[in-house]
Order: sequence, then structure tokens, then C-alpha cells
Amino acid sequence: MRDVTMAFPAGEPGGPRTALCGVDLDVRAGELLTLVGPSGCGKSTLLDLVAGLARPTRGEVLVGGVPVVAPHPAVVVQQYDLFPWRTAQGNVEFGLEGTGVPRPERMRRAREHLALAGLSGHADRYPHELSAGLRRRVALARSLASGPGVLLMDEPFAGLDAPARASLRDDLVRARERIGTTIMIVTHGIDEALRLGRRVAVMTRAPGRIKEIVEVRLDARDRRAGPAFGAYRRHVWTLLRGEVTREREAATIHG
Ligand SMILES: Nc1ncnc2c1ncn2[C@@H]1O[C@H](COP(=O)(O)OP(=O)(O)OP(=O)(O)O)[C@@H](O)[C@H]1O
Repeated sequence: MRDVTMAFPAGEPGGPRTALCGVDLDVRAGELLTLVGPSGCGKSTLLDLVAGLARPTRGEVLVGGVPVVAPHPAVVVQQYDLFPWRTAQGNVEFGLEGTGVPRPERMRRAREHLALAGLSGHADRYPHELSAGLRRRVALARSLASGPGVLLMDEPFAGLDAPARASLRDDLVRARERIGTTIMIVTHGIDEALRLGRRVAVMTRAPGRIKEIVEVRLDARDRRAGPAFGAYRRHVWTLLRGEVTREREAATIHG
């Protein structure tokens, strides 16, 4: 993203709303980047711009060096809803329909991706027979089966309990390692951001900019807990708290 500003036209009281202002961000191919920031700072808007679902007011968004002017076939926005009338296998196959992949190959790839996500034993189950965590993993397997170049995920852990979050995290790390997909994840969870991201982009309050990119230099074990993890957590927390405090002060001054 090069100097990206996104302003929405006046629709509500308060006039036009600038969601992002002068965002510069480089995401490396094959990287898993997490994005955290105060509520309303423009995180979802940023993903929409990468997905080509919206065009910036100013600046440029490029994927693979090519300006994004429409949704890109290799950029997938993670959807979480499953078709209730299809099995887990059927839902993953859906991700490959309309791509020209013949049915036997679709079935094979779906089985392979379910297996990669540790879901082989659940292939014939319907969504209502699966826990929320397993449903989320089926949805992820569906996205990955199509072999996306870039996967965009907005709050993928919302509503999941700790074990389900941990499984989904493992799936994501494996996917990045095995398939090489570039993954951008928006999350409210600082721990999640630090456990997953090789880099964590911390945004300012609205209108959002990138405040700091934190390089997480921890191996897999140290990402779970420990003093080094605690130091990263405090650092990101301090960056975010500074933004929330500034927001409160601005609100007080402006009435
Ligand atoms: N389509 C739209 N029209 C008008 N304003 C919008 C639109 N989409 C987003 N906004 C505004 O842009 C700002 C940024 O919204 P966005 O949803 O990107 O923030 P966010 O950081 O993802 O928020 P949260 O953390 O609460 O999910 C908000 O003030 C929001 O009201």
C-alpha cells in the first residue's frame, strides 16, 4: 500500500469520515502478517482495499506489483459461513467449483485439505454436527483448497474458545509453511497477533496509519508464554494504549 487514504462520503452526521490516512505497508510474499489497532481505525477497510472490494481515495494498492482495480482471483477473503446442506467435504469442494477443476480432482483436493486440517474423520459430517471451532477450520480448508496467493482474514478467532483458537492457529501456521500463501489477519487479540505474525502491524487510532511494525523474533515455543513473549505483549499493549488514550483526550477536548 502506497500512501493510501480512504475517505467515505458524508452519510452520517459529522460529515465525511476518513478511515485511513497515508498508509504505507509492504507485505512480503508468503508472509503471515497480523494487524492490530483501536476499534474503528480502519483495519477492515484496509483488507477491503487489498481485496479490491473498494478503491482508495488516494494512493495505490498493489498485489504482486500490479495495481488492484477489482477483486483479484488469487486474493481470497475468508468467509466463515458453511452451506448447512453440504457435508464438510462438500463445503470444501465448493471452494473449487467454477474453477474448471474436474469433479474427481475437486474431491481429491478437498479430501487432502480436510486431512491437512486434521478433519479427515469429519468429512461426512454436516455443519450442525460440528463444533464452532471445527466449522471454522472447514471454512479455512475451503479457502486454502483453491490455493489462494493471498488470504485475508478479519477476526478469524472471534467467538472461539481457547482450544479451538489454538487449533486454528496451528492450521494457519501449517498453511503458510506448506502452501506458501501470504496471509493477512486482523485481530483484536494481542496474544493471537504475536503468536501468529512474523510481523505485527500496529495501527494508530482513526484515521488509521501504520504506527509501528513489530518484528516478532521468537521461536514457536517462546510464542506460547515466557518472559520474551511478555515483553512483546507489553510493547504492543503500550503502543495501543497510547492510541486509545489519545482518542479519549480528543473526545474530551471536542466535547
Ligand atoms: N461503507 C462505509 N461507509 C461509511 N463509513 C464507513 C464504511 N465502512 C467503514 N466506515 C467507517 O470507517 C471507519 C473504519 O471502519 P473499519 O470497519 O475499517 O474499522 P475497524 O478498525 O475494522 O473497526 P473494528 O475494530 O471496530 O472492527 C469507521 O469509522 C467506520 O464507521
